[in-house]
Amino acid sequence: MTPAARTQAVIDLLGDAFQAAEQQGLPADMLASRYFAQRRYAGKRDRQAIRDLLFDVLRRLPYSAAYYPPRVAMLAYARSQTPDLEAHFGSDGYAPAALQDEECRDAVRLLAEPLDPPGISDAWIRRWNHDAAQERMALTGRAALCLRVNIARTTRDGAMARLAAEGLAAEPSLLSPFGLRLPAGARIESTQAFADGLIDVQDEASQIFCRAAGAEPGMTVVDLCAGAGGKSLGLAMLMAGHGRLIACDPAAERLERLRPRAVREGADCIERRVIPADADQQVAALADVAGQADIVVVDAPCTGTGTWRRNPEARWRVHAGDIIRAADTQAALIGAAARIVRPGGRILYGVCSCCRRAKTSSRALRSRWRA
Ligand SMILES: C[S@@+](CC[C@H](N)C(=O)[O-])C[C@H]1O[C@@H](n2cnc3c(N)ncnc32)[C@H](O)[C@@H]1O
Repeated sequence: MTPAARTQAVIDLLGDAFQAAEQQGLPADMLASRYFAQRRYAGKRDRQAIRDLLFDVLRRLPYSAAYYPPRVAMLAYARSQTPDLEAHFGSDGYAPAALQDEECRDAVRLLAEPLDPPGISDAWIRRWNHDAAQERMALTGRAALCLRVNIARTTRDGAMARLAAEGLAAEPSLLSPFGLRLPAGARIESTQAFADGLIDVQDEASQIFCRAAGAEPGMTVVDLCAGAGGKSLGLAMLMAGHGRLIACDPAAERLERLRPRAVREGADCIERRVIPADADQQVAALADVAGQADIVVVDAPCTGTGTWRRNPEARWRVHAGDIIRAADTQAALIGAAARIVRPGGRILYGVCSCCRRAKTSSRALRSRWRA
């Protein structure tokens, strides 16, 4: 494909991504896979270049881009980030059609619009009032690929050596003692080191979260929002497979995804348990460990605003009301965790959101904890 034809492909996909976000349809990555399945002429390099450009555009465009024609959104991106792209319009047979004056005027208007959805920027500033803009801009870049080394099976140096033998130059991560970093886009799932359960993909922040729990061999740990088990696997590794880790989630299909991952890593101490979404019923479903768990981990459902580097189109799927709904669920989960942990035990709470609900009263939260 010519560079200009790739730009046209990104314009097509932008339109699909905005429509899907409005209708809670497929994520951008799956839309891209579907697009390529219908265009076999797109080679491996074309696909990678189109995906990379699409995701960069989604990271950097103002929120109202979804209300403009995708050609205008692309032009706004070109003007603010990569001016050379503007020359693609009208350049060859597969290129986007030549620009109209009105589109150029609309692109200028779009670039003056705020980056984030209404209500979200305010919540952001409440949370990060010291330097909100800087924190926000950190999410417009591409995330590095972070790996957790399974130290129950190897050392960090051992994993680096195995990856080097497979042609991948990993570096130790800065904060996690069992983390590695690779340039974004490295294909880790096809390595033998991955197949042997020596490494898994996990953000460094999640690794530190697991470490902060203080899980040790022989403990009873409840992961109340285990999902596909990223944190559960990190905790089981720190327990060296000894003890009891109950990975819970109301979404059975997510928990099911933990099963092969646990087998691959040899995490034998993990027990999966589908629980109700209601906090009172959760305590009943965990009656066998209620009041006895050494650690309860609450990796709570949230708006996911902290994941926009990896899921940039999620910006078009979040609404200010979601913060309030998530905060209610989060408070209920902390209440449930307080009834499951043993006296003197530990609750570890985390979210991947940068927003804070307005006027959340710590007194109200404390009274829920006591209940
Ligand atoms: C942030 S994700 C968890 C990610 C997971 N811990 C990991 O490391 O891969 C939040 C999870 O909370 C679950 N969830 C949603 N509502 C819940 C509720 N009321 N009680 C417990 N879990 C809930 C979701 O199904 C989702 O899997």
